[in-house]
Amino acid sequence: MRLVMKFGGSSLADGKRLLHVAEITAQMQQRGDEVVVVTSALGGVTDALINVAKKVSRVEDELKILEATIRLRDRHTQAARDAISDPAILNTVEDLITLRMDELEKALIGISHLGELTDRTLDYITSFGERLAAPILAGAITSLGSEARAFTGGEIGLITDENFQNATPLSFAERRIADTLMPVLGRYIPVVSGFIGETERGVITTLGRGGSDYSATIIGSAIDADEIWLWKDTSGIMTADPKIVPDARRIPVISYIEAMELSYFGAEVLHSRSMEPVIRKKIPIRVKNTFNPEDPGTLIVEKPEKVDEVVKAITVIRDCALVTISGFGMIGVPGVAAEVFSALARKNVNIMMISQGSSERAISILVDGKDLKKAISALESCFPSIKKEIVYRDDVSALAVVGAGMAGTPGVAGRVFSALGKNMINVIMISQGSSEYNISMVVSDSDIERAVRVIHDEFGLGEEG
Ligand SMILES: Nc1ncnc2c1ncn2[C@@H]1O[C@H](COP(=O)(O)OP(=O)(O)O)[C@@H](O)[C@H]1O
Ligand SMILES: N[C@@H](CC(=O)OP(=O)(O)O)C(=O)O
Repeated sequence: MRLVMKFGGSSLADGKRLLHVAEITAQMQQRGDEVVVVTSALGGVTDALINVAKKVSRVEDELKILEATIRLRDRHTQAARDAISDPAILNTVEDLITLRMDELEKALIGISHLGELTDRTLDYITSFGERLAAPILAGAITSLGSEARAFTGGEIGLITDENFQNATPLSFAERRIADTLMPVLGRYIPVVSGFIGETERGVITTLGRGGSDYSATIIGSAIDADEIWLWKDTSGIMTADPKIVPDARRIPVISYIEAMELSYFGAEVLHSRSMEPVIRKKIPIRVKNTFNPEDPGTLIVEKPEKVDEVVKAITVIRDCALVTISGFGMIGVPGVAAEVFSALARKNVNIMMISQGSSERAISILVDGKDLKKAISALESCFPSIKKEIVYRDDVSALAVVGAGMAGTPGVAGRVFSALGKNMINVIMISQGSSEYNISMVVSDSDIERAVRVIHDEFGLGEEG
């Protein structure tokens, strides 16, 4: 079988786990599979890189740079020593770690002196995580006797646009990737740094947080993989985040559309754009548990054989902000919504949910909390001749109830909102697409976890089906 296997940060957190991943990979290749591996950074490294870059861009602090780079160097060196048994291979990998860390240190000192951190620079800094993980994993696999070689996204042909922090592959990228990888399949195991690509001019880009899932599906589509396996720290896609609902159950099979709805709202469990490359070719995706490889996980396909549960899963996005623009002068004025959309688009603010009362007197928009200031300034520029009021709150989360079975089933929304009402949970905003695959709503941060559990219980998602 031709297989792309992506391993996320929690599966690569230390040398022991890296060795476990190397063993899984070597076994697959030794049984005759053509395998391409995609790695994320070691767990927590991307966040650490973002934090230190932002800190030193605000306050010049070479000591902090030194502390951060020493911590990262020690962690990766120790991981390599625990994962790679062959001394010669270990030596080569340690030299590479030293080289990368020197490059990182120089870049952070530059940011600190300039006092500036652009999206392009942040992409370069955050790329170090994956560019350190891949060589260590490749060394561990080779050390087990199955030859593996590390590549960056750019080196295999993952060429993207220049939308730093959220880049999109260019139309010819899949062809480039196929030209690079097809000749080596079965000869050795390519270990590709996920999450990162390169512009046509060779500048490093990133595909957005959680983007290694997307790297895996782009590569899977490029080489016409039989399956793509996303290895995580849970037994597949669950009926809710197990960290919120301890009795959340594994979903055996789910459709691409349901997974897309979940990923857009769940962000964490799957990257929101990762379904796009495989839908066209109908390549099955499996979400597997690295710590329980025998578990079948969740299979994502075009259409599951049967649709049993009405609701498949509940997912949340935290750290949102709700902005409402209102004014009597907006009533009946054509193009009000269009002007709001374009003002936000000009500031590169993504609208997660929108609701407009029939009176058109007010429009409410849900955005990522980090975009709140940009959203407010965009709305202030709208309808200059109309007296308007802009109010906002940044203590809200979004919750989505997802399931193909909801389409055409009357009463689902009623059950959702009466269950919340009975538990004194206030719903601040509601949105349901006409697809009926997703009922989404906004509740306060203080209510979100209770809201998930109440709905999860209402639809009996915790019980064995
Ligand atoms: N519906 C869900 N099913 C499974 N995991 C979920 C779900 N919603 C949120 N999560 C969270 O997503 C995490 C796995 O995603 P992620 O952090 O991307 O793993 P990795 O870093 O290994 O790719 C889980 O630890 C879990 O807390
Ligand atoms: N390391 C990147 C890319 C990624 O996909 O990570 P993970 O597989 O651990 O979610 C991030 O943290 O966004």
